Amino acid sequence: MFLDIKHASIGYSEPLISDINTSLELGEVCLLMGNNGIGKTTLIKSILGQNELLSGKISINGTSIQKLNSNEIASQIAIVFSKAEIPDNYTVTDLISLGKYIHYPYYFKLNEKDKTEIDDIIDKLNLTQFRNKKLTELSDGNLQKVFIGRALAQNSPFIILDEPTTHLDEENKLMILSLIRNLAKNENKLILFSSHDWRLAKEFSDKIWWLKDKKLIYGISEEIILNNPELITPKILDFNKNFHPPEIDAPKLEKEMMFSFLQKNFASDLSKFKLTFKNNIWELKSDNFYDNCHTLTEIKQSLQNIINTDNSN
Ligand SMILES: Nc1ncnc2c1ncn2[C@@H]1O[C@H](COP(=O)(O)OP(=O)(O)OP(=O)(O)O)[C@@H](O)[C@H]1O
Repeated sequence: MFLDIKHASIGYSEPLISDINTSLELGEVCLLMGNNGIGKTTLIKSILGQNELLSGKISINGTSIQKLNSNEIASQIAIVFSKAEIPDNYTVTDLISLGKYIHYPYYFKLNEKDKTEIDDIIDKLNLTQFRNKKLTELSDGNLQKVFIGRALAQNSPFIILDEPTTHLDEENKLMILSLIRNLAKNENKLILFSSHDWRLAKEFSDKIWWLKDKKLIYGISEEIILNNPELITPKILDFNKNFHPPEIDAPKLEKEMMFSFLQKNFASDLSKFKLTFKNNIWELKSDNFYDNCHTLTEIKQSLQNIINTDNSN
């Protein structure tokens, strides 16, 4: 196993996540997910050897990270932080070239082989037309690609990306997620990336690491989803304290949408009503009332009428 974690506890004075036992292989994509503040960044820093483990062991390619110096770690792991600062006046080529300097002192001049490699990375990322552009002039999607390019120039087999799709629109999210997957599959990289867009990201990930209740739950993405139905069952959000829902008899999606619509439009007790969805028509019923409606506007009107009538009696 390329990355092997045994009985590791991570955190600061108190453990955030305890007894992590998992591993990942080259060529795999793993999505790291979990609520804000649960410990994703701390776990990433622990893998990078920047945070001391509270207990246990993390090994990269058979060697404990505690035994590797920072250069040795950098030759194994490249990191892409989404909140990275953009250096003033740097061009696309300048930033990607920085990836090479983990192997050299800062005053070193890149050789022809390095330069060709950087050109190849720029082409592979479809950044050729932007190669001499300043970073400040790039779109967020292309800027993210440049940071990935720097990680590629480092030539390490393992790439960690901290929230690479944050701030991107849907199209750019898909572009970055496809790129990540292609790097794993075509270049045999191990990719670990954190994301709050996990519904989309899971489509591109072989494995999931899910931080929850101080534990790391891990497995094949689809198995994690199947074994934890709460992940895909839409939550019925209950935020209107004066709203008491009617009984709603309908398929799941229609039921959820009806609950959502009524909650926004009625600060009242509808519990005596029953709404049934049949043949694309909503049947509205209570002890002294019956109506059929085709649209949400009709339903709102009909319920308002009967509530007003009841109140005036
Ligand atoms: N150097 C530190 N010393 C002590 N506690 C810290 C330190 N850095 C982070 N924490 C705390 O550890 C917890 C986990 O933080 P972490 O940044 O790992 O969470 P996260 O899952 O990455 O969150 P987010 O999704 O918001 O980025 C938080 O409560 C944070 O305040």
